[in-house]
Amino acid sequence: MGVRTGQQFLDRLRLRPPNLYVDGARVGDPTTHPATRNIACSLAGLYDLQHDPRYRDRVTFEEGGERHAAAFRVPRTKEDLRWIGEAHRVRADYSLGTLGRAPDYMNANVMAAGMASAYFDQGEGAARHFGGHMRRYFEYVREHDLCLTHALTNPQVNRSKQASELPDPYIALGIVEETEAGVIVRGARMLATLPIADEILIFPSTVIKENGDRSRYAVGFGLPTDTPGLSFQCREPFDVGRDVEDHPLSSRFDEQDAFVIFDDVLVPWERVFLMYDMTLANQAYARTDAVLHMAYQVVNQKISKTGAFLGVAQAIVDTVGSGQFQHVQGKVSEVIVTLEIMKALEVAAVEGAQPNAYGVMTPARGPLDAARNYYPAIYPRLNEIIQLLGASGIIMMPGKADREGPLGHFIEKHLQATNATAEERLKLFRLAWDLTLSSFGARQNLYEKHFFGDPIRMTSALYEVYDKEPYVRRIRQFLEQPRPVAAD
Ligand SMILES: Cc1cc2nc3c(=O)[nH]c(=O)nc-3n(C[C@H](O)[C@H](O)[C@H](O)COP(=O)(O)OP(=O)(O)OC[C@H]3O[C@@H](n4cnc5c(N)ncnc54)[C@H](O)[C@@H]3O)c2cc1C
Repeated sequence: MGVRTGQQFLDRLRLRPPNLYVDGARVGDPTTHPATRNIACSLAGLYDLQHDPRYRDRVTFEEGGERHAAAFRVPRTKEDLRWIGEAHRVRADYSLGTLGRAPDYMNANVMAAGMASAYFDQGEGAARHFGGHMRRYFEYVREHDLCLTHALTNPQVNRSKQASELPDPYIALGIVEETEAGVIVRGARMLATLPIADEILIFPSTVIKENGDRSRYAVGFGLPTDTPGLSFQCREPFDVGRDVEDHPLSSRFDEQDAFVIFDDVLVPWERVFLMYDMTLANQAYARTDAVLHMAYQVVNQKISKTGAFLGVAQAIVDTVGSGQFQHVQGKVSEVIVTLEIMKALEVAAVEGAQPNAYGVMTPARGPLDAARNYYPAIYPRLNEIIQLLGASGIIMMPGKADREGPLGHFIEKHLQATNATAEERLKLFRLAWDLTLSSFGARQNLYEKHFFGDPIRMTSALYEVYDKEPYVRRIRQFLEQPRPVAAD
């Protein structure tokens, strides 16, 4: 198939709907259900971008006579990486960077893992050919241009206990038994953003600590989201059926989040990538470099998103006529600094790239670790800046129906702006609200803090891996240096 169209994505979703539950009821057809139809259409639009002559060569590539989506490209050179980064940004621009689970993110994961298939052939994976499974999975996902969700963490029942110590050993997802057809798994995982995806990847979680070397919780596999026994319990929708003009982001890009229930699900052998081996499971993201290719997609997406913040911030300033105040300039400059830092980290990640053990040109870890620790910390400030610049304008926003109602002429008169009609002004402020303050905006804030893992443990991980020794040595040498003696 190569590169899918939006219609092909929607057709598959209609024919093979995941077992989704919203507000206590099953979603029969996600392409028409109010909670999911708009995000389904938006994703379809992203697939259609791949066929649009204006974007085709920027977001797809040809290899062996077949066209594929950019994220499936195996980078061999720094130039390849730059091209992939640009494609990530173009695709992120489509949603102002608010789609966290645009297909690119997980497709980068599958590309890196597929190329590192030898990693999965270690231990008992060798006899079971897990490496071949991983490699073929990558080829399958690329061939069909699929989008994936994933779920990494165990339910939040008691973080002071290991999964095996909880009241039921299958609160967390674990292996129940092996059969001729495959492996039976039971339990739940948190938190799958975009549950309308075609497939779910259960890549080994990085937090397994049990006694001994083997754990039923060390497991990696990929499954279609419509697999029997697999269910997705969604959160309350933020797309509440309002007009695009009133809810410019939540009416299009509410990708949903769900916790995933595995009720004795059969994973066919050809979809199993890892079993029982805790060490392999805990190191899978790092050793396959999947985490770096995903982080590279993320840094590019955040560049797109920060650019959107800058655009909204400056448009508000122009609209309100506040650009001459120094503190206003300072706040917009803070957004500029964030944008430039993220751009610089992207460039540094490519400049420092090296081919990994599997021949894949892999962006440098240092700048990407910096980006993924920096952005969650700065993001609340970006939100705050929009709110400080917009002030009451971000809440006093009569909607489309109000503008067309009996007080419409007052709205037109009193809510106009220096450079805009009331309609233009309200559209902008509604975007600012949906980006930072609505349920959708608040969820974006939480998402930025957590989607790549607990920010606290991410900083600890950076502390652990970063080579600080040369810097300490330099300080010791400096302290031991004698005072220079002036020449006679
Ligand atoms: C909007 C949103 C979307 C998400 N989408 C996805 C997704 O698509 N796929 C996916 O896999 N995950 C997703 N996540 C989940 C994300 O991976 C987790 O939120 C993150 O890893 C933190 O885990 P947790 O939420 O279980 O928090 P917990 O681990 O329960 O942490 C709760 C609190 O306890 C502290 N804590 C817990 N354990 C420790 C410890 N060992 N050491 C120090 N402090 C500790 C934490 O610092 C935190 O303050 C999403 C999260 C959000 C909010």
